[in-house]
Amino acid sequence: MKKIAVFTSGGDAPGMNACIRAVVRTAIFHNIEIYGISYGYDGMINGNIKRMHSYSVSNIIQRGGTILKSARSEDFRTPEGRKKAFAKLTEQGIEGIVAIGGDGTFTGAKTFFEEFGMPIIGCPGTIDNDIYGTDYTIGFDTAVNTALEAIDKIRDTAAAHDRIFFVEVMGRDSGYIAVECGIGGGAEFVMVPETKTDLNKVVKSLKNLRKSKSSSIIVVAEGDEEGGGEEIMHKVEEKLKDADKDFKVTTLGHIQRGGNPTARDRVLASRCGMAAVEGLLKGEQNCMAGVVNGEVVYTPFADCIGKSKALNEDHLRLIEILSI
Ligand SMILES: Nc1ncnc2c1ncn2[C@@H]1O[C@H](COP(=O)(O)OP(=O)(O)OP(=O)(O)O)[C@@H](O)[C@H]1O
Ligand SMILES: O=P(O)(O)OC[C@H]1O[C@](O)(CO)[C@@H](O)[C@@H]1O
Ligand SMILES: [Mg+2]
Repeated sequence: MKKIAVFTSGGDAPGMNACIRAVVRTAIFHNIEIYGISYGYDGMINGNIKRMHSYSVSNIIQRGGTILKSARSEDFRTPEGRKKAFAKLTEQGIEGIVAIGGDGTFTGAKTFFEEFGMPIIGCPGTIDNDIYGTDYTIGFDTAVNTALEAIDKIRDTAAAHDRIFFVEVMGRDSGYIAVECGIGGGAEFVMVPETKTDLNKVVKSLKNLRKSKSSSIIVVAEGDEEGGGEEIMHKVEEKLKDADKDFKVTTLGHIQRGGNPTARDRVLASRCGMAAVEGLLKGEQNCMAGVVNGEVVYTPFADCIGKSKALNEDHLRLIEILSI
């Protein structure tokens, strides 16, 4: 293998740049020509592919976002789009690919590998932490710390006004950010898509809690089946309308996707990036390089997207017990 390419895809995640840097520098270390594809799968289809050098990734380890840009590509979901992408890659003589992204990116990568046999390895780049085959995904730790900082600030004003605050965090299908912030932020409740939310139980507990606490923080993952923060707040408000309580909602939104990556994300990104390139050189393909129990492991894309990484039940119990 003499020429490989790297791209970022799906929602950007802090640490993607550190991962690009690791891929580029590891490839150069092994005398491999490295190319950057801009705008994810769209860039592949449009031939937006450029040679990278060691200096191309100078001074980016600390930066959020992705210097290669990211995109959600509708065209790549079609066989015609993927055919075009393969043609553009072969035109440039690309023999292997590192895909930095989430479950959707790996679903596309798996199909691409099956259709064209192009060796491809993934690095888990998503704030959602919803990928099997790695304990944490690149960007998750930073997103959680960003949300936590906001929750700490909300707590000050919630306490000052005796209010019940609903804080909506990201996670369309995943409650990892919500649970981690719930524990770290001392939330009274956490509502996540993975478990059924019983609003009557929440209302009952809120009534009891109010005897010992004057304010409450409730963390809601945006994809909870009862709705986002706003909708859930209105539902709870309706059920507690005689109780003379003051409700507020804060949606943290895309603030969680930006900012300088934490040390933990930079280290994870660097390890996965290096492992992806060295994996390709050793013949690994159609899989993701992740870190499980401190060790680099390669997990087939089929498992990364097919097996679910269940939330830790103990974490949910922890929130319930510590909120009394
Ligand atoms: N079934 C599929 N077939 C082909 N390509 C796909 C498929 N699913 C996803 N993709 C491609 O992967 C891209 C990224 O997927 P998606 O938007 O789900 O983000 P992701 O990689 O899961 O990251 P995140 O969840 O962090 O945003 C899609 O825009 C699409 O181009
Ligand atoms: O930025 P977009 O395309 O609106 O996507 C938002 C989604 O992306 C993520 O940030 C990452 O998958 C989700 O948590 C969120 O639901
Ligand atoms: Mg995803």
